[in-house]
Amino acid sequence: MSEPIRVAVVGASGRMGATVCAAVEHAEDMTLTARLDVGDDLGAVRDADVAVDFTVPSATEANVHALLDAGVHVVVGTTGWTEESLGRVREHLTRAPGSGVVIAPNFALSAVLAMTFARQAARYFESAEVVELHHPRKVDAPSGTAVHTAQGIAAARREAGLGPAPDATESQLDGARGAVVDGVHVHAVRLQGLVAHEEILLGNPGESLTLRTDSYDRGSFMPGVLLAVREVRQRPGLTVGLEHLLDLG
Ligand SMILES: NC(=O)c1ccc[n+]([C@@H]2O[C@H](COP(=O)([O-])OP(=O)(O)OC[C@H]3O[C@@H](n4cnc5c(N)ncnc54)[C@H](O)[C@@H]3O)[C@@H](O)[C@H]2O)c1
Ligand SMILES: O=C(O)C1=N[C@H](C(=O)O)CCC1
Repeated sequence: MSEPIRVAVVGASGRMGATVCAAVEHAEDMTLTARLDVGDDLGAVRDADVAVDFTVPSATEANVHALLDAGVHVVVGTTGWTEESLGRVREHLTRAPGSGVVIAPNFALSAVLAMTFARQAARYFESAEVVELHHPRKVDAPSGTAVHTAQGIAAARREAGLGPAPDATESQLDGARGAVVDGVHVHAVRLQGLVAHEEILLGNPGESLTLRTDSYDRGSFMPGVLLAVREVRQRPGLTVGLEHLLDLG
């Protein structure tokens, strides 16, 4: 058997970080070399092949730059990425040839498939809106998954030459129609008892299609995280979205 992949986890004390540490420890082809959290020196990842970041949107970009400087490949589940911050990582990677970074807003298979199906279906519907529903300890809204979903729908609508979805709203309470991501309305629910859920609503006169994904447990994200840890070393440059590792992109 080949040498185990050495993995460091950043954000290791958090809900996702702790779950990733346990998953890595149970994976026969991996060994956990470092559990790091806020205030720890990220230079400690130097013994690792791959670092996994599940931290907070305000810290993740700086972490990725520091991890690349430390010479490791990086898998990121933290949300909050923008075209600008992704661009800065791409630029950094030009100075770190051979290094790979995989950033995915959602590592659950059901969510990745729902986003893929939504992109495929979007061109056939006049209307599309996204509703994301999460646990109340989540710090960002809308979810990274909902932003990625809306961007995929918007790209498909543009390619199909569709204009704005019909909407006669003239007056509204602030926020009643949600946030608008690339022209797609996105609504965020925070509810005790939930983990991570999303509904994608597509409508035509007389019919609608609803796609729904539910993560009831953080274990649902682990096969995708471990897949990214295994693949990132063979994928130099920046990959955004797990769909590309599943041949769905
Ligand atoms: N991609 C996915 O599949 C997926 C799934 C679940 C959550 N998430 C995202 O992952 C992120 C973390 O979610 P969570 O529920 O685990 O949050 P959490 O609050 O439970 O954990 C975050 C951890 O990061 C630590 N941290 C903060 N700043 C840090 C820094 N500068 N360096 C190192 N550690 C730092 C915190 O101390 C905490 O332990 C969020 O952005 C969330 O949206 C993504
Ligand atoms: O629990 C969270 O926080 C989640 N964040 C990601 C998002 O914002 O899309 C993925 C789902 C869980």
